[in-house]
Amino acid sequence: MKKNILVTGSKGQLGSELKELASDYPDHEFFFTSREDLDICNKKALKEFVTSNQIETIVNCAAYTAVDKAESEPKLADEINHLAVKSLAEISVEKNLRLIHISTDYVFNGKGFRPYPTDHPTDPLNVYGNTKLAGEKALITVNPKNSMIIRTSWVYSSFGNNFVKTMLRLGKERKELNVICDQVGAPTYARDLARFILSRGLKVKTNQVAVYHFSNEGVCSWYDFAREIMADAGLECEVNPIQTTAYPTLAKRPYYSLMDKSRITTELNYNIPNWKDSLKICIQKLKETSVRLNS
Ligand SMILES: NC(=O)C1=CN([C@@H]2O[C@H](COP(=O)(O)OP(=O)(O)OC[C@H]3O[C@@H](n4cnc5c(N)ncnc54)[C@H](OP(=O)(O)O)[C@@H]3O)[C@@H](O)[C@H]2O)C=CC1
Ligand SMILES: Cc1cn([C@H]2C[C@H](O)[C@@H](COP(=O)(O)OP(=O)(O)O[C@H]3O[C@@H](C)C(=O)[C@@H](O)[C@H]3O)O2)c(=O)[nH]c1=O
Repeated sequence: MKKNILVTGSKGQLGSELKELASDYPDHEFFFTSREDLDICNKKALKEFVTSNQIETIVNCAAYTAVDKAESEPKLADEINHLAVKSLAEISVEKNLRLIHISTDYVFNGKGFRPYPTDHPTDPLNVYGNTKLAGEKALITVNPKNSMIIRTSWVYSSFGNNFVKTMLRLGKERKELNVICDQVGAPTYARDLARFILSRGLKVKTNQVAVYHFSNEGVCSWYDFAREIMADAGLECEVNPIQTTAYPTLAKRPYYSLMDKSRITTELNYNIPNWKDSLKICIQKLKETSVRLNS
């Protein structure tokens, strides 16, 4: 019998990638929902949905991800990133479901200097990070069996809005661009994360909520990332390295964001592609999509 999987927030980057790859996993019946048809802040609607569709696993891709805007909308960010996750966890315990929840590198304060293990102390610098951490803590307290939190970082995709698309747009409009070089981390192609969730995440068995870190392999600064994007796209825009202090933003961001992925690479023996290889694949896909749209 097929296993029924609910994917929330499926019009976002990760949700869209899961949707594109889902047909490769015919053992599962997927229910892709968006904010319009299933608001994760509506506990009653969530409960009715999982009951009537006999859901076995929830993959929560819904989130409030506007990092700067969250500074002025802390209540809304908390409702989506924390309180709704608590409800999802409570429903998961009550209905004996598995919950796969996605979190972020922004739960760390960026003062580290070697990749953060999954149990490294958290200390978010901004509202978004605080609300995501509150969501993690609620999930761990309620503790649905067999569940997981996957922290990821610097996510991009051919779907939705992200740094890669911003750089491609600005790279076409401008001759030069200033990009921060003293914040380092690792980009994540949402398609690679989606593939991990479908091929492994859905199968992992634990008695509690297990925390994993997933990003592409390698390390770079936003500046390195921007340069690689311009090079792969064949754009001649000059990228200048600048310090964080020269680029004021509403939300503080961590200087050091690299996470230790060994629970995935070693414990689960899973191979993660290097960020440069995945970036090339995504940019190629974006090129093909724009050729199709313009022809
Ligand atoms: N983007 C990134 O760089 C990173 C993301 N993450 C985490 O990864 C996960 C996936 O992120 P990503 O795909 O990039 O996020 P996106 O912002 O691309 O997608 C999130 C989706 O959630 C939807 N959503 C928001 N509120 C609700 C709600 N109340 N009910 C149902 N759906 C809702 C949004 O809809 P709408 O557009 O209508 O608001 C959007 O479609 C999130 O948990 C995020 O915190 C972690 C690290 C980095
Ligand atoms: C557009 C732009 C950004 N930057 C800097 C600002 C910032 O430090 C960095 C990235 O900017 P963004 O606003 O695109 O990224 P940001 O919203 O901070 O991305 C984060 O999103 C959330 C959801 C996460 O969970 C994180 O892992 C991370 O991906 O690049 C420049 O230096 N120059 C520029 O022209």
